[in-house]
Amino acid sequence: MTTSPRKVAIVGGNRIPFARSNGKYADASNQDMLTAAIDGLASRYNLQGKRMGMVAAGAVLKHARDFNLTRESVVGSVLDSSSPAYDVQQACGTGLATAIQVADAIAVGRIDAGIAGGTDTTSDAPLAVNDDLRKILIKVTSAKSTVDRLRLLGDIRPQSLVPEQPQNAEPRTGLSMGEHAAITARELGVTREAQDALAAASHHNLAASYESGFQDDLVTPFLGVPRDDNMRPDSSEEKLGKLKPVFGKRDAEAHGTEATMTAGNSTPLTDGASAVLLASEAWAEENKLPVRAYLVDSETAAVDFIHGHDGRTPDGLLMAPTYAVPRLLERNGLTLQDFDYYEIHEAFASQVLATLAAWESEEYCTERLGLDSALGSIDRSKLNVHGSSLAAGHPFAATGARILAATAKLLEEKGSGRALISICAAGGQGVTAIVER
Ligand SMILES: CC(=O)SCCNC(=O)CCNC(=O)[C@H](O)C(C)(C)COP(=O)(O)OP(=O)(O)OC[C@H]1O[C@@H](n2cnc3c(N)ncnc32)[C@H](O)[C@@H]1OP(=O)(O)O
Repeated sequence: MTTSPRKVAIVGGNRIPFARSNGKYADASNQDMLTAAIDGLASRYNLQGKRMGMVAAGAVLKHARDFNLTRESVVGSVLDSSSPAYDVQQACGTGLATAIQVADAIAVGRIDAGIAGGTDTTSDAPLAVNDDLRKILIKVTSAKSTVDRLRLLGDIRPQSLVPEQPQNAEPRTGLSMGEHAAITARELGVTREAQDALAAASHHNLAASYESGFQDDLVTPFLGVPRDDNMRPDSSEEKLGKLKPVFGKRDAEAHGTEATMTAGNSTPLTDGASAVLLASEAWAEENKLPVRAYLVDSETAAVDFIHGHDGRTPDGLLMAPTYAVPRLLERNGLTLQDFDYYEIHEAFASQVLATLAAWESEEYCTERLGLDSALGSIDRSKLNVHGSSLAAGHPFAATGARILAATAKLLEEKGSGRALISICAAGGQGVTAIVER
């Protein structure tokens, strides 16, 4: 182990193009996609047959067969199969959370190089048998005789056959993430127009990024898909403005306002996978791999979005990054304005705008975050400059490594600078990081 932390180099990343759910990757499993992302990374950085100190990845939605998903993906990949691997799950923060774990192991000298990433598919979502049927089937598998088995099977009722499917709802509130985001947007005064403008910008920036070749060494085509198929370069505020609201209708009715969140300014359900290679500087040099940027620090926060306390209303479900970032800034002696790029995961346009509005609000920053004053505004021309999840799509656990790899490349192209990454996650969590070059 080293006595002082080592710098953690981001060598580069790879992902498969993201695809809208129930579309091009309908027959691909999490393991297929994660293996493809790792193999693409290996081919780009000559990792074939090499042993990684650690491979950490995960999926938010897992089948029973995915119980050892990352390890199985490594065994199926071109890496040396003696690379240890394990699964991590921190909802939409998974991809960045895995990178932080790999980075920490590199920083303390426990490993020299590792891969972080994630995968998700809502096309191949795990449908489970319901409790009644499961209990019967468990008894059937351990029944001693055919007669016992048949007797137990006779207990199956039509309602036992209704499957349980993953819910896009917070278990403790019953509200979907979109409905939670709509409440926060109303509370912070986020307008429909601002959301549609952000969504259009995401599509335009991502399309320009593909056209300029920026994505060439970040994305490897998979199953004949060359680019993220949710991307719509022809998106305009006018077209987006015509879409009907899908989230927050009940909340708007209750407050006499208009619902503002549509399919166009929300992320679509998406399939995809991504991976990023992290290493010590010495390992990168030995392997003749240039360093794109460094993962400098990270902070994860969680909020109470259920009860509220000290007479305050509950925090917004997706607002934990507003808490994590000031801690990160304070620890690193920085202000919110000290960044060349801001990569804020676009779960919903409203949630990015609510996050920015919160940091601009004196009341939010002093009363909720306990700061002396507002963090202030950011230069919006530095936000998600190559597009983000609204355009690319959001295969939950794959988003973090997508963002980290693109951010490192942005800084490499700039030559030097600093970027802030902020990812909100279900359960009221937020994973944030600073990347520098
Ligand atoms: C921490 C986190 O990250 S939280 C986020 C987690 N993710 C989620 O919660 C996923 C949220 N998303 C969803 O549930 C779904 O994608 C929904 C409900 C928003 C939309 O689902 P669908 O209705 O299937 O969307 P669909 O793709 O059909 O789009 C609806 C319409 O909007 C249109 N549309 C969508 N995007 C655009 C665009 N950029 N420009 C123009 N029109 C658009 C579509 O063409 C479609 O029009 P049509 O009805 O005339 O065909």
